[in-house]
Amino acid sequence: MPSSNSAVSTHGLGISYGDAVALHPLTLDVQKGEVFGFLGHNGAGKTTTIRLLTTLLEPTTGSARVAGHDIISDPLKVRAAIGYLPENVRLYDRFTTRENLMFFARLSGLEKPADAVHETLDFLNITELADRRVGTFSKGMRQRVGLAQAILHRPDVLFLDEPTSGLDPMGVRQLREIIDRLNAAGMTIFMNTHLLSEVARSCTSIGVLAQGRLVFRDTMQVVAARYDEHSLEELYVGVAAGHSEVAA
Ligand SMILES: Nc1ncnc2c1ncn2[C@@H]1O[C@H](COP(=O)(O)OP(=O)(O)OP(=O)(O)O)[C@@H](O)[C@H]1O
Repeated sequence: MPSSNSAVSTHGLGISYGDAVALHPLTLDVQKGEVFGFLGHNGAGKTTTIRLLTTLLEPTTGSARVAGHDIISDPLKVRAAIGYLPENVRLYDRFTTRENLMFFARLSGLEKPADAVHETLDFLNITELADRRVGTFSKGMRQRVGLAQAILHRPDVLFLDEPTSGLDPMGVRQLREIIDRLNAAGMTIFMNTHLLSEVARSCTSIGVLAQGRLVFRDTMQVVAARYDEHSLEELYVGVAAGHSEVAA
């Protein structure tokens, strides 16, 4: 049920490309302060959902509110209140980390861009990357700079699309710690993933999308009480493949 405590609420939100339905009408509520894990196989519609919620795509049906603002009538307010880390971070390779971040800080109209950049680099523990060109960076380093860019303006809701894909185990662990700290600082996190291990460790609630439909939704508390790690995997594989009757 949408409420004033909702960080994300969608009502029949959907999109089609011609006859192909990428997202069937989705009704979903994510409360403020949650770390929500959106699970699904490749092509399930997770990125499409994030792109709708971040106003990068327009829905063909339904509506949604993000951080209290309507994605269709108030897209600029939505953008000001959210951060988005896409799966493949786009940065200016010939610029240093600091130059990239200063560019985005100015673009988003921050009052004290240099302070915001300094504090964010410090928060993410990447001050040593500040004056290096990002074109030489590994996937994990680029991910950190992308995350810095996404949180420069201290958004209320942070969208992460497959944030650990391509990271080594240390990178995965560091990212998980950062997610915990951001959440502890009050940020709601909406995270796409196909990794069960990721949701089990970080998330307070999960949803499973299969072929563009939400087929499961519950809190991690309920999930953990009802399913052990092994059966959770079975549940996920079952619902994601559309073989289970488990309903949202
Ligand atoms: N511009 C487009 N035109 C036509 N079909 C599209 C378009 N964008 C996405 N789709 C289709 O919508 C469906 C959902 O894609 P989406 O990228 O959201 O899935 P996903 O769950 O994020 O998968 P992945 O984990 O592989 O990124 C897919 O079948 C995809 O082919």
